[in-house]
Amino acid sequence: MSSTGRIGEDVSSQQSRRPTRERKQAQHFGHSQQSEDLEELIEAANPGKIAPAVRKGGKRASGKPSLLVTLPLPAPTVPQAPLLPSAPSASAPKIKVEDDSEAQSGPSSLVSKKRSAALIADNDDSELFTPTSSKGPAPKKQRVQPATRKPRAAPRAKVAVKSEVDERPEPRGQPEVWAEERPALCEALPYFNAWESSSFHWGGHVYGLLVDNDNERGYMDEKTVITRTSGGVKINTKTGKMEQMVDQSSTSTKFTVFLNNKERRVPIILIVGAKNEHCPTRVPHRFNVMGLFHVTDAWAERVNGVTVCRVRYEMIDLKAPSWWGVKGSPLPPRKPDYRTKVPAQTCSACGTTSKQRYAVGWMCANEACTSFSHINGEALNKVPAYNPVFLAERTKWPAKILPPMPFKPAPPAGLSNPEMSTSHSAWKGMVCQICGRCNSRTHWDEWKCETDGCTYEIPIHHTIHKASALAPQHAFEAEGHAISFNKWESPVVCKEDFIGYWRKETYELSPGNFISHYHANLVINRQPGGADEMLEALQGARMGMMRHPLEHSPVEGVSLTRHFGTNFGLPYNFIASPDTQAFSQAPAAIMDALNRLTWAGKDAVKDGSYRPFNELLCLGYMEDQRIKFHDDGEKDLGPDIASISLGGAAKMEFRMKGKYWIAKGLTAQTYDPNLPVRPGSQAWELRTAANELYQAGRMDEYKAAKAELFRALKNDKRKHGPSVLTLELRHGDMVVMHGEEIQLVFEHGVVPKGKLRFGLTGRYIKPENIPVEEHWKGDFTIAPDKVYDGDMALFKAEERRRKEEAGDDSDSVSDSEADEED
Ligand SMILES: O=C(O)CCC(=O)C(=O)O
Ligand SMILES: [Fe+2]
Repeated sequence: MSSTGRIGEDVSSQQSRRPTRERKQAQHFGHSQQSEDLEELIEAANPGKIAPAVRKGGKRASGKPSLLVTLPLPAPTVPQAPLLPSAPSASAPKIKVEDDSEAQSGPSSLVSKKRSAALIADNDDSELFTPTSSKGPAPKKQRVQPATRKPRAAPRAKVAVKSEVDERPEPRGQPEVWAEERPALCEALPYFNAWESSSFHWGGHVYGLLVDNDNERGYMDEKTVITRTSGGVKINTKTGKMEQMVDQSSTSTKFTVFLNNKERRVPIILIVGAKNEHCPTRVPHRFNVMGLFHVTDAWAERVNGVTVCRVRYEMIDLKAPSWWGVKGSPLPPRKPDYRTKVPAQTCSACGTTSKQRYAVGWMCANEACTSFSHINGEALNKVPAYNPVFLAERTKWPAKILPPMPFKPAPPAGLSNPEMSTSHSAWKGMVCQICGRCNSRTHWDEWKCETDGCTYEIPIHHTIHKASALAPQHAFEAEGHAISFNKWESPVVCKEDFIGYWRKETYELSPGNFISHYHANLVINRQPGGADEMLEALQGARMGMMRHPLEHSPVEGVSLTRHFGTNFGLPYNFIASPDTQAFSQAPAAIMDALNRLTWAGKDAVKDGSYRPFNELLCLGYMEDQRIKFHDDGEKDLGPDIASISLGGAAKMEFRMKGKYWIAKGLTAQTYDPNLPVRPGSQAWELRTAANELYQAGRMDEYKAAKAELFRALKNDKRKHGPSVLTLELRHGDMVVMHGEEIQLVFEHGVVPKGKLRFGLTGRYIKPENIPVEEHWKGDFTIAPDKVYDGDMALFKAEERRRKEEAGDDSDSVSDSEADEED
């Protein structure tokens, strides 16, 4: 068993493997950062620029309306590119050397600073190790990075260490596994799925531990590491430093998990971060896997009145040199000395035996004892130096106990297996088998190592699944009208309609602001250009879908969306033009979707405000991917948005944003029963009832109702509204959102089920803010006989046939035609 990395490799060759593949930036993903604040909506589009979207023919024999959507804008001047992912920029990433102060003021540290406050309140400890976060309020909807190009991964020099120049000696070798980005580290290493804290523990054991910022009292040499456990660190207002301010507890699971590892012989994989000051050498990457260790000791001590729990780890392989050892220093002895042990002493006060861990003398490690953390009768006021014998102790790991997992995970097996191509393991991350880098899966169509010059690649074989294979629950799909499984809460009201084969449900969330859900059925889906065909075509298309970097990463480094996406049509904002593919370059399935979405948009929005969609976002979700609560209320978007679901089923939820939901600033003393109450906001029904009693002059009842209202408010700690509408989306279903409040006041999220789903969303982007030379991208024409009619012609023909079969020839006009005439 080897726990070390490559030894003696030329460091300069490693450093030259700098990442150049850059993250693509800035596509519109419809997830505005702060759309609540975007009330300053820009002027409505200039209608003169848009041709009459719909030229509805007279009633023809087929009953089909005709639709011609054309943006009469300049002809393409940009050469048409093939339908492939846009080429990565050739420019090398800028190398930025950061010192501590820069790291503090950079955007990610701003995030981490904000979030660490929340963490401290939660008694989380992650701030000590890495500027991570995340127990604060749920992240607002994210939008992807703006167009400014950013290196895909931070090169070595970007790491913030104490001084600009790390003067520590060179290491003997290089880690076998490493990462430059925290998200890639967490996604690629099953033993370190710890986005928010320094250790990954599950089922009562620790699997991986990041030793990064633990600078105050840690220790590290080639075979031994000592860290404190997590929790209790806060900013000391006197020194301005992050310090242990709150007692840690030796009965907390944060400590006892390490004892479990020790007792049950479960190894731990240690990762050293570039911010660790105890590592004897300069580490080559931001995160560097050290290897397999075991817990040899764990104890509590009290220093300066604060209790801290500490853990000592020893490398399992004591004989092989470790990569982080000082280059040229003596190698570890081939025969470790397992005999020399630090002396232990029994406390005369409590009878507990403790080791002499510190050079200055022995102390009792029993927290309940009066001599706890006293050396020669004196309480510890600073951490003394460790006893060298204690540091040099060697503990034999029984050769017969094999570590449960390798520290270098194998590539995900079986991606060519139809069941695997979109499974969780196909996107969760991988370790390059050549250079050892941890990579996220960024591209739908390829999976390559991101290190410059590295050729490692995992072949992708997209298996084409039929809808029935993706969502067995489609058993509920019908030849006739589909059954709805949606749920909604007051004050949302639902109106039902049947349009040909479609079941249409319209939910009004607030006056004039609604969601229409068009439930497809098997007949609709199997038509040419319908959902079945679209689903299969999209699985085979190479559209350059990728996971985009989030503008505000919740952890250090670049976080990616938990879905893949690409867009077509009009580019949004400052998108580099190759990033948006023109409709004229789009696969037929994209145009089929746009055709259907246009029909739904027109059907749902009948007040004349509907504008034909000129942009389409295609999101692909593999197993366990989703889009969190967000809104689509970017200022350059029109208020109508329509989406079509393909493949696996999904749950789409709508809820009121905290800002509108929380009944802020209400006190029993200052309560004003005359203020209007927003229906659906916190305790709105109780407020309305109390206010009505007040208006009716029934003061005793009003007082009682008010008391009940404030009791309810006191007990309600939620930070946003509950789901007021849950749509159960199935293959072929369409959803139209209409009205600015749907985006301004509400937010939505989608959780797909199963292994593969596509969500295609049509939007109207106000063209006046898009450079005129880009307008052709949103231009499309649908031949009149191809314009989607909601499958009405088919439905009517079927209706006639049914009537004829039933011998009902009394009326040649079908029911649906008669309905239309009504
Ligand atoms: O996947 C979907 O159906 C919708 C995705 C969405 O909400 C968005 O793109 O903004
Ligand atoms: Fe959305």
